[in-house]
Amino acid sequence: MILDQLVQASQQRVQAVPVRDRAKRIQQARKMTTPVLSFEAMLAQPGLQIIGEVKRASPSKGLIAAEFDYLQIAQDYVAAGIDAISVLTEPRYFKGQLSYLQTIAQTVSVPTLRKDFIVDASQIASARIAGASAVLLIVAILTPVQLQTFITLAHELNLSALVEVHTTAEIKQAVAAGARIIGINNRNLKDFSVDFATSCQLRQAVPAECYVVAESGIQTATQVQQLAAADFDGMLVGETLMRAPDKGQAVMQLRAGVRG
Ligand SMILES: O=P(O)(O)OC[C@@H](O)[C@@H](O)c1c[nH]c2ccccc12
Repeated sequence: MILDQLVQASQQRVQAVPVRDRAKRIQQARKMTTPVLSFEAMLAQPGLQIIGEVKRASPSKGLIAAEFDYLQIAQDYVAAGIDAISVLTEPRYFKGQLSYLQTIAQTVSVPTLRKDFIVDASQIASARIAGASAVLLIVAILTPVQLQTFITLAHELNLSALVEVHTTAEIKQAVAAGARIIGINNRNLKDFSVDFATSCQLRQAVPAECYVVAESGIQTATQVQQLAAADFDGMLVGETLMRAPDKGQAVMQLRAGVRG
């Protein structure tokens, strides 16, 4: 199963770094005083915020962008008025790099999200050191103790945690672990099938005190309208924007849905 492979690859990368060095990285991140652009404050703005994703490839689609000038893409997103940027940092299946996030975070003035398969606290520390505002934590790949520990660490480091769920049961687990931002993924990570209806179906199971983001498979202004009507705070859009030759126009088309 592919999700297991992704998790295993992530664990191997983590374990390649000696425990002592990982612990030092966490200490280094704890001492950081550089300000963080708040991902949560971005979601607190009125309306539906757009999080654009910088993604070169994916396990289900293979290479998405033949030409991949990640910084240019990020700058085009920002010029188009995007509210935040998600950067895939998983190297093997998504052809990402943490350095992409670092360069983007140093250059743009919107919050950035580290999109990876986080299985160790040191990856959260690395995100903070690279200048990210938030990390993705996937409920399906973590134990309850890990989830709670990672959410707490993210908050201690002044990072937001976007806690990804795919079922009502996972929403309950996320909230119990202290999640403040829930990401409902329309993509089933077990078989990679996408069903846009998932986000709207699960929306009502998210408690009112949490922010909520719809993820994956968002393509049309009509879908955006549905998300806005269902009172989502944000939406995460990857492929639709990555494949668009004109990012400005693509973002405008999505926003047309927000305005109705
Ligand atoms: O390209 P899409 O269908 O717009 O999806 C973006 C984002 O939701 C997707 O990349 C994603 C959601 N959860 C993830 C977890 C890991 C890697 C990637 C993802």
